[in-house]
Order: sequence, then C-alpha cells, then structure tokens
Amino acid sequence: MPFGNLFRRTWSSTDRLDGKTVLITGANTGIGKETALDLAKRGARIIMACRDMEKAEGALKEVIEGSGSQNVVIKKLDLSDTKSIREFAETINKEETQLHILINNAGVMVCPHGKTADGFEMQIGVNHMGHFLLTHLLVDLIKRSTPARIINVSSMAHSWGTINLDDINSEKGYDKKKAYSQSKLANILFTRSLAKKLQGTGVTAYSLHPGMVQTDLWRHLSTPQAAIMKMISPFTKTSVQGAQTTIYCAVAPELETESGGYYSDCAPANCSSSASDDDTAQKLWELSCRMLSLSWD
Ligand SMILES: NC(=O)C1=CN([C@@H]2O[C@H](COP(=O)(O)OP(=O)(O)OC[C@H]3O[C@@H](n4cnc5c(N)ncnc54)[C@H](OP(=O)(O)O)[C@@H]3O)[C@@H](O)[C@H]2O)C=CC1
Ligand SMILES: CC1=C(/C=C/C(C)=C/C=C/C(C)=C/C=O)C(C)(C)CCC1
Repeated sequence: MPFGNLFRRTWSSTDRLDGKTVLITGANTGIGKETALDLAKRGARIIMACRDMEKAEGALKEVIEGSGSQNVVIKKLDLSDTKSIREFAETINKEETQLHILINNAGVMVCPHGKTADGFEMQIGVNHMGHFLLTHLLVDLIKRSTPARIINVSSMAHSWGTINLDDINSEKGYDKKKAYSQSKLANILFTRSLAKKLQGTGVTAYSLHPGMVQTDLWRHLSTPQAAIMKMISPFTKTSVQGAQTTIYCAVAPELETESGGYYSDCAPANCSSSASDDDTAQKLWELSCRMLSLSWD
C-alpha cells in the first residue's frame, strides 16, 4: 500500500445523482476521467468536454463500460481558443435543458511558453480565462437548474503565486511555475467572486486542491525532475484518490448550504491570504471581463 494512503482521507458515500447533468472539462484522462466515471455510476448524465476527440472516444468507452451507464457523451472543447469555447457553449445551451454541476477541471502545468489563440499566456489562458468564459456562457442554464454547483479544480500551488494584474500574461518575463501558481490562485479568487455574485440564486461554488496526483499533468517535468517525482510517488495519490475531493464537492449534501470555500482531502481547508483577498478577486474579475470583452456583473 502506498504510504500516502496512511495520511489521506477518502470519501465514501452512496449519494445518487439520478436526473442530474454534470459537465466536466478535461475529462479524457486523470482526475477528470475518474470524476466522470464516479458520477456516471451515481446516475448522472455526464458531458465529457475534451480537446482531443480521439482520446475522448477511448475515455468515453472506459466510462460507459466502467459505470454501466449509456448516459455519457463527449463534446469538443478547446479552452485555449475562445471560438471553440463559444461554439461548445452554444451547443450545450441548445441541446441541454439543464446543467446541475459544472466541473472546471482541465488544466495545463509548467508548460513551455505558449499563447492561446487569443494571445493569452497558455496557463492563465486555459486554467483561468477559458473556464471564466465557459462559466459565463453557461451560467444562465446553470441558474435554471438549481440547486446547482460550480466546482473549480485549483491546487495548493496557489499559495506560491500572486496575481500580477499589470502583467497577467507574463509578457515582461515568463516563469512557468509562477504562471501556473498565478492561474491556480485565480481559480480560488474566481470561486470567491462567483459565490458572492450568485448568492441567493441556488447556485453554489467551490474550489479545491486534489492532492499530488500521478497524472499526465506532470508531462512537462525535466528528466531529473521526473526521476525525483518517481521517487516520491509512494506519497502521491492515484487518479481515483485525486478525484475524491472533486466528487465530494459535487455530491456532498452538507455542502448545499456552503459556497465560496476551498477544500482538500474531502474537507474544508485553509487557503493563502492572497486567496482570501476580495479586493484582488474583484480586480481579477474586472480584468478577465475586459480581456474577454464580456459584461458580467
Ligand atoms: N495532478 C496533480 O498533482 C494536481 C492536479 N491539479 C489540478 O487538477 C486538474 C486536473 O489535472 P490532472 O487530471 O492532474 O491532469 P491531466 O493532465 O491528467 O488532465 C488535464 C486535462 O485537461 C485537458 N486540457 C489541457 N489543456 C486543455 C485545453 N486547452 N482545452 C481543453 N482541455 C485541456 C487535458 O487534455 P489532453 O489529455 O488532451 O491534454 C486533460 O484532459 C488540473 O486543473 C490541475 O491543475 C491540482 C493539483 C495537483
Ligand atoms: C521539489 C521538487 C519537486 C516537487 C515539486 C512539488 C512538490 C510540486 C507540487 C506541485 C503541485 C501541488 C502542483 C499541482 O497543482 C519535483 C518537481 C518533483 C522535482 C524537483 C524538486
């Protein structure tokens, strides 16, 4: 048994999601795929939003076979392109009558410098801006599906980051770790703002750290870093274990009256002081709206 199991909390519940529709970004692998499988077993309709349809087909097969549910679909979504996000959201708004749980899970970590189709630095662009736009485009459907939840998969890496409001795209110098941490801090600040703005609507919002999980997220590590990662692997989580806090935020009945919080190991957790800064949260919201040419109060 990996040593990690000794200090890790897992969550067991038999709560069902029959009649609920769940949308998960980055659902073809890792935490997203395990989340899809678990929630399909609970009876939910699952929309797996993936950028690579070939990988998505394989994951769809696994989720259908593993859950025994046929109520699972794949849809194309590339979060590094606002055109793709808008087309995807248009399809969802047209085809779905309700959306009860949105799980903003997709992410990219410490990649070489790159830009999205709209010129955003890749990590802030995919991890924050893409999900900000997606949530904006789906929020009316979510509001018509209450009680409903929005879940943003963040990371403990948020605590090593700051929001650089004057240079959110790291144009003055790209540090891949800082850019990742900034994007994960943005996930928590976005969640806090969402919770405030959605107060009284029946839509609640949560952010979380899944743990250190053995997934493709680590694909950009150097060879020596990957070797160290392998050495510490007994202390890390499997994808199934890494999905537990997301599943908890999606399902736990006791969270229905909570909103805006940050979770880890299936329990409320402390985030950094920067992640509790409502002034920065509001400024990030306004900057995101400006950069995406949105009006969203
Ligand atoms: N693993 C860990 O230790 C930790 C993970 N997290 C967070 O958990 C979340 C899930 O990560 P994890 O499962 O580990 O990583 P994976 O790399 O296994 O999964 C990430 C998913 O995001 C997708 N994705 C990446 N870029 C885009 C894009 N432009 N458009 C659409 N989808 C995209 C990937 O697609 P594709 O397969 O095509 O690349 C993949 O499906 C992330 O938000 C990550 O930051 C947080 C803390 C620790
Ligand atoms: C110190 C050190 C490592 C550990 C990094 C850690 C602990 C990263 C945690 C990142 C998280 C939590 C990211 C998810 O969002 C490596 C890269 C393995 C090898 C090089 C030296």
